[in-house]
Amino acid sequence: MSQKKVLVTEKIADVALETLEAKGYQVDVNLDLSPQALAEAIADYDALIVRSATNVTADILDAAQNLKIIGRAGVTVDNIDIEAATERDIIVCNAPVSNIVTAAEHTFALLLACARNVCQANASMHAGQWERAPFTGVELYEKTLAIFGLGRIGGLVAERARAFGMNVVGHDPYCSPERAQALGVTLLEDVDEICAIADFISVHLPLTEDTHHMFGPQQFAQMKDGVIVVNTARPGIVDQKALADFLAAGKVRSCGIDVFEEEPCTMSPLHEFPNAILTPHIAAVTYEAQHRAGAQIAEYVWEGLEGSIVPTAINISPLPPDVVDLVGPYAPACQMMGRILTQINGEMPKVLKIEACGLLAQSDIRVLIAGLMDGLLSYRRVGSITPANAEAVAARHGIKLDVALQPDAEEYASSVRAMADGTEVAATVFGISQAPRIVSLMGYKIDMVPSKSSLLLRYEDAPGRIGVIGTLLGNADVNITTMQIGVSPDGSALVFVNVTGEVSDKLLRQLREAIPGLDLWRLAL
Ligand SMILES: NC(=O)c1ccc[n+]([C@@H]2O[C@H](COP(=O)([O-])OP(=O)(O)OC[C@H]3O[C@@H](n4cnc5c(N)ncnc54)[C@H](O)[C@@H]3O)[C@@H](O)[C@H]2O)c1
Ligand SMILES: O=C(O)CC[C@@H](O)C(=O)O
Repeated sequence: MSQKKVLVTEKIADVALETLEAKGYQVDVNLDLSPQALAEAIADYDALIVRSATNVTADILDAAQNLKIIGRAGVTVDNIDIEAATERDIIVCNAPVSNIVTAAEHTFALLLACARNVCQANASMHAGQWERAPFTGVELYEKTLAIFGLGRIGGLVAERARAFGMNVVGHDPYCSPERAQALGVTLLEDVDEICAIADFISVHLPLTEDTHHMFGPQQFAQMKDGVIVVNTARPGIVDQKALADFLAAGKVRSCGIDVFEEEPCTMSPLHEFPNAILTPHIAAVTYEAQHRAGAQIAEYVWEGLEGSIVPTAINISPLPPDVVDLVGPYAPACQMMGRILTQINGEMPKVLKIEACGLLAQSDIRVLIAGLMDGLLSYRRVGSITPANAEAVAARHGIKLDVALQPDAEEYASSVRAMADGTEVAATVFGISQAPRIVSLMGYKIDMVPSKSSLLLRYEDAPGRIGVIGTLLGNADVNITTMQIGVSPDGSALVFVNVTGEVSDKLLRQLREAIPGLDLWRLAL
């Protein structure tokens, strides 16, 4: 089979390039391609990875004869013609939670910079001056912040605003009263009414026909004198010309703007105002967010190219975004569990029991079933397994699915447990990176992030056994990177060891000879 080729047209984290190269793909980074040059180059490629500056139009897609997937290393896909991609069976996927914390924090950087004249005071100091009174600011404490769009980023901004002691009101017709209550936000329907009561306004909306110029002269006229307006969402939602007029009139105290109608943007109606704090679309630009976006998009592009489920596919997925957000990160955990089960059991199970625990129990879990099936079948590649066809694929392989929803996930917000003909494994995802970790295996409680190569040992527990394992692995030049031991009341122990170095058949023989009654598995994950 010929080597698959991935074209990257914008700067993304090295981890993405390294991950894709390690999968055996040819990865070409070609920055600043003109639309014509991109159309000429794209024909050869199986995958395209972009950020926000590459316009992937229908014309480009017409030239993309081999393209199977477009990965957006970030959130918004408004630079990609999704309809044209869908017509051509090209998956479009993104990394929807990779930069949300970063964007929420940048929003606060702007809110605070506006409130406290940070940039103007800094410029004055750099000009050799020492002035204080002109930079008298305002507090956030006990002020009203109006958040437009209470989605992923708007929600994080609300939580942070509450920590500043702000009174938070929000406008989002699609936000449930329960979510608003959990965020401590009072929902208000009337945009003009909110404009009239807000000391600070922060915009976290998508740009749509409804939101285009949602803040124009009429809304600015309603606003309180001295209002601060921040937009880190999309250009065009706030009418820049109207904003400039109301800054000039002194109605708007200050504004923080990260997004511009023409990007790159070196001149705009706002540039002349020192109290317009302008940043060059960097709300998503931190090392952490870039790393996350790169790592996640590389995984998703790989999954797409190998015909696996792409949990964040935007166009070719039957799942709504809130389900993808909640359940999507568990797809890799389920794939890992499936691979573990198939390697322990050595054959396809007759019955696969799946238990979705905690928050997952309230969601559509077809993506979990697809992940498990994908892992189970990973050693006999069977084409695309998607949330839509996973149950049919299971039936085709003679696997009876038994799905249970368990609202209590014990100490985790959510976890997934799978049982393949009696062999049990459970996993959760951890931290903002949402890395999968095994929390139970074959009935033993453990807490393990598996690596590529691992050993699993089960034996009658006795003093000195760990020492024997360590010595034999060390003698064979196999390095232990992590080790977890689970013990059972019946006196047996399960040891999960992540290793680097070659685990030879000879080493496995030596372990079996040294530990009586040892059950031993070599896992490649
Ligand atoms: N500046 C940057 O670098 C950067 C980084 C990340 C995201 N963004 C942008 O930030 C915005 C928010 O991103 P997100 O991930 O939170 O998106 P999201 O989809 O999670 O949230 C958007 C929210 O807006 C609401 N909404 C839609 N139409 C509305 C309307 N007419 N009135 C009121 N509410 C409406 C939706 O119900 C949703 O809750 C997006 O525009 C995204 O493109 C910018
Ligand atoms: O790639 C970027 O930095 C832009 C990110 C941002 O606009 C997004 O929507 O994710």
